[in-house]
Amino acid sequence: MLHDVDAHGAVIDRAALEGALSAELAESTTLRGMDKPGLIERPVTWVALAGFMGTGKSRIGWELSRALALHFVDTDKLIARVMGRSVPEVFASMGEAYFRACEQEVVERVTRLDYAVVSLGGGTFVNEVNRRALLSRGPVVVLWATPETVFARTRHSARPLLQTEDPLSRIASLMAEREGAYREGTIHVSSDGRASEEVVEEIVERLWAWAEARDEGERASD
Ligand SMILES: Nc1ncnc2c1ncn2[C@@H]1O[C@H](COP(=O)(O)OP(=O)(O)O)[C@@H](O)[C@H]1O
Ligand SMILES: O=C(O)C1=C[C@@H](OP(=O)(O)O)[C@@H](O)[C@H](O)C1
Ligand SMILES: [Mg+2]
Repeated sequence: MLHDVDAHGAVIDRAALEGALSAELAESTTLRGMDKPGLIERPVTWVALAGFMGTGKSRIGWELSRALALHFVDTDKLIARVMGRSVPEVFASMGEAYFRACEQEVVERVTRLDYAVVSLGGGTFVNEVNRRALLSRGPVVVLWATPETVFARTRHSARPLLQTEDPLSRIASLMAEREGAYREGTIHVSSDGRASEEVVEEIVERLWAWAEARDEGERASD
């Protein structure tokens, strides 16, 4: 069931999305007052973080954006800001299909950003349209953790898909279902049993290696 589809077939009001995005970017202040953000040496100027719930996309994405001096956008937070309600409230009032439609529109928009780290929701990269759009924009780092770690990190949260009697089994089965999609990411990093700083450090190193390999490939094909 989809609500309020506009003349362009979009579920999110375009002006509201632009407003919310500007507000999110203004709050991620690393680049404030910097007129030449391109002069900083970094491996990439755009990167997305994908992976299952509780693997650390939101937290590590934020820390990674500090490490790379890039803006930070969390697609869940952006959707919540546009809708004026939390992600669990969007699921409860509008349904999952509506949330997925919002998510796809937000992905289309954030792939047109520059100087940004984008943290996705756990289901975002499972959608093939999103996956293709994200992979053609830049590297997608997939974070991994065991079902037990995910359970420990999410047990006191309100994630709508885990509101069941046996969340650990639900995590294990949903993770198995989604694994093939996550495997299509560009770089894979485990966040299991590691401090977030260490995970960020590995991501930065792997992004440099990825960028060097890409540049070498480009030189070879010249
Ligand atoms: N490497 C880590 N070690 C310990 N706790 C972590 C780590 N990464 C994230 N967390 C914690 O786990 C919870 C879920 O992380 P979050 O970033 O929201 O994951 P996601 O966005 O992938 O669902 C948060 O409380 C977060 O602080
Ligand atoms: O895995 C999923 O389908 C979801 C993950 C959540 O994000 P996090 O992975 O950041 O928890 C959020 O987008 C929504 O609850 C659905
Ligand atoms: Mg998150």
